Amino acid sequence: MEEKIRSLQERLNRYNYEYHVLDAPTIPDSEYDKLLHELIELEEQHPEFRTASSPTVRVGGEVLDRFEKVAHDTPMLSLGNAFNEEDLRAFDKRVRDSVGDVEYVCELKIDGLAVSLKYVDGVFVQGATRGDGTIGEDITSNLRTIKAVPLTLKEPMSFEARGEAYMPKRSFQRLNEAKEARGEALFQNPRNAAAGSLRQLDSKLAAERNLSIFLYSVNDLAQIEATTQAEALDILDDLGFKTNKERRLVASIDEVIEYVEYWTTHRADLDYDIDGIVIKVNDLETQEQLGYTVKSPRWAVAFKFPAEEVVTEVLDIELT
Ligand SMILES: NC(=O)c1c(N)nc(OC2CCCC2)nc1O[C@@H]1CCC[C@@H]1O
Repeated sequence: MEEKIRSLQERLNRYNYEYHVLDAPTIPDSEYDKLLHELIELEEQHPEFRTASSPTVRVGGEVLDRFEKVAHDTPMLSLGNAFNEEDLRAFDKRVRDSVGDVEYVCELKIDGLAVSLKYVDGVFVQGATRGDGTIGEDITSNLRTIKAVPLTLKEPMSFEARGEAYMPKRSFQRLNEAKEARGEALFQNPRNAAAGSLRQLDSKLAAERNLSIFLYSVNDLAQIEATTQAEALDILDDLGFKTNKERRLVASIDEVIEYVEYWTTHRADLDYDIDGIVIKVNDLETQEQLGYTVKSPRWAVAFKFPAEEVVTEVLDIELT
């Protein structure tokens, strides 16, 4: 019986990976749900085989009375901001004056909730919010319900991965429609909805919110022999994490500006909110040479999009 339960656990975890990380499901949802309920039944009968890495944790069930505080091994930093081309060129000049020629990685700045995922010997053991950057809140049981979060890795490695948990726009619309139908207050935007979902003490509620996550860094890069940010992101892919595929490695600030201009006009095509672009010096040793200010790296900057003005209803009246 143990063998049957173990193989079902591995099979369903793989299906989750194919569907929620690769976006390439190999079985229909109905087949997945049937297998999951078969496993839930079997684990009910044999609780000794239920583990924290079993896909049945995705449906939630643990109810906490409060969140414990967690001290991050290394601080979760914030980013300095750039608001226009001039700011970007000033950032580039500071970098080049300090370390000479560099490449940059441009990443979409996901508008969600920054979280850290700790793995020990390839098993997801703890997840926390960024908090004030040094101390966060333990939201492990809620993060386990995010199907894109790998419960186990392909290698028995120990490190902390950082990323942004978010609610896809479609899920946000469906959630607010359901709330409106129940006469409840609506969430203002997907970021608040994601934060609100991850702060639920009952992980069953978090499980219903269809959250996802993009990982963007590992806090112990020596562990994974990456020498650049671009390599670190590819290694996160290889380990089974979901990373954002719109990233681009460029060799000049002109190409950074091109990338920023493209996404300023195409952000509406994405199924998730972004509030800007994160530009990082690619080489990791060069990042260390540039170092940090009190709260953010000197080797990265966040280009912030101008706040979107709300289109008023008057347009519809004129057109009708
Ligand atoms: N929101 C993001 O998509 C994002 C990103 N793609 N990359 C980073 O890199 C970190 C690494 C060192 C400093 C910032 N941070 C991001 O978000 C952070 C979380 C907290 C402040 C920023 O929003």
